[in-house]
Amino acid sequence: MSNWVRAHTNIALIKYWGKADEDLILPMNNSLSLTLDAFYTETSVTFDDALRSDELYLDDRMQDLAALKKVKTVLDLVREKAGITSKAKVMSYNHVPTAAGLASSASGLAALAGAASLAAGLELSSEELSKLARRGSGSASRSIYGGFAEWQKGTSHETSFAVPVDDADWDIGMLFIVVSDNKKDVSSREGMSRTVQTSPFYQGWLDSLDDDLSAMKLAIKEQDIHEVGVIAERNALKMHATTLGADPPFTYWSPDSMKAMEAVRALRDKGYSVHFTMDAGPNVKLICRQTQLEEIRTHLLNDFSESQLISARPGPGLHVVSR
Ligand SMILES: O=C(O)C[C@@](O)(CF)CCOP(=O)(O)OP(=O)(O)O
Repeated sequence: MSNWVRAHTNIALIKYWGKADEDLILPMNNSLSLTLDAFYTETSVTFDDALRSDELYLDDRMQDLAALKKVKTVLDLVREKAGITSKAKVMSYNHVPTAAGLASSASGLAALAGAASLAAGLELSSEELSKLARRGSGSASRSIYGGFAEWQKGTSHETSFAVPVDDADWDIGMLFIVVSDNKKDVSSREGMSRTVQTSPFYQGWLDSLDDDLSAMKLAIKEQDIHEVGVIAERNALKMHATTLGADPPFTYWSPDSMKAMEAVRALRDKGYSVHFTMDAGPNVKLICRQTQLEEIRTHLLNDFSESQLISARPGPGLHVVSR
């Protein structure tokens, strides 16, 4: 009977975009996210001396070495901590609506951190799990917690981890407009690296983050959905502006991304408190009142299909499940 660990994906409202240290995955700035219920990964790990190499099965399909890179980083750290050398078999299932194409590395690497440490007999604190997940993928550090979490950038492996900010047990929800599920050509890792190295707008982005973060934490404390949305939308637009100045320039926006942004503005003209954020892909994520999710969804059906619209509510932190 192996242990299965579930971790949910999170969407940043104040973005992580750029590393101070690429090997340790230390970010340039603090970021803040909301963990969601709709998308999660379940993972189980078995260390087995009979295995000649680590194996990763994602939705029952064996993955190649490239996909294994981030996984191996986490497994090696766990082996080092536990004083073991055996290889591991990793079974992972991504629970994302099929149309979504939103399989997020955040939930995957967070679930791996939990499952691998459990399988190795380690009893890690949430802080330790956050650091371990971070080494797999930066945003995974935040999925250890439910609700709102802040990844404190720190200055070393030991000081860079997420902390819980608020349980999000109030009237906030998200609605995903899935405009495309094909693989993006610039990964978040490549995108942020190129931007940090070459974009003249990058410093301006960094300079604005402390104010965004403190304003966001105040808006969350006051449960002010409008302010949360305004700050998040502006933060996302600033982040995406940096990519246009990179060399070579790039953008994650597609024509349908712009259509989705226009639809959000039209909803605001109708009086809804709704704003959007975007990450390293063309999909658009709306921030709105949970109690207005269905009304907003109905309006959006004029421009998008049922399967493109996915409602999400605040979700829980990392936890063991029985399968
Ligand atoms: O989530 C956010 O704060 C914003 C982003 O999603 C992009 F918009 C960045 C996610 O970066 P991630 O995939 O974690 O990169 P890694 O550390 O290179 O694996």
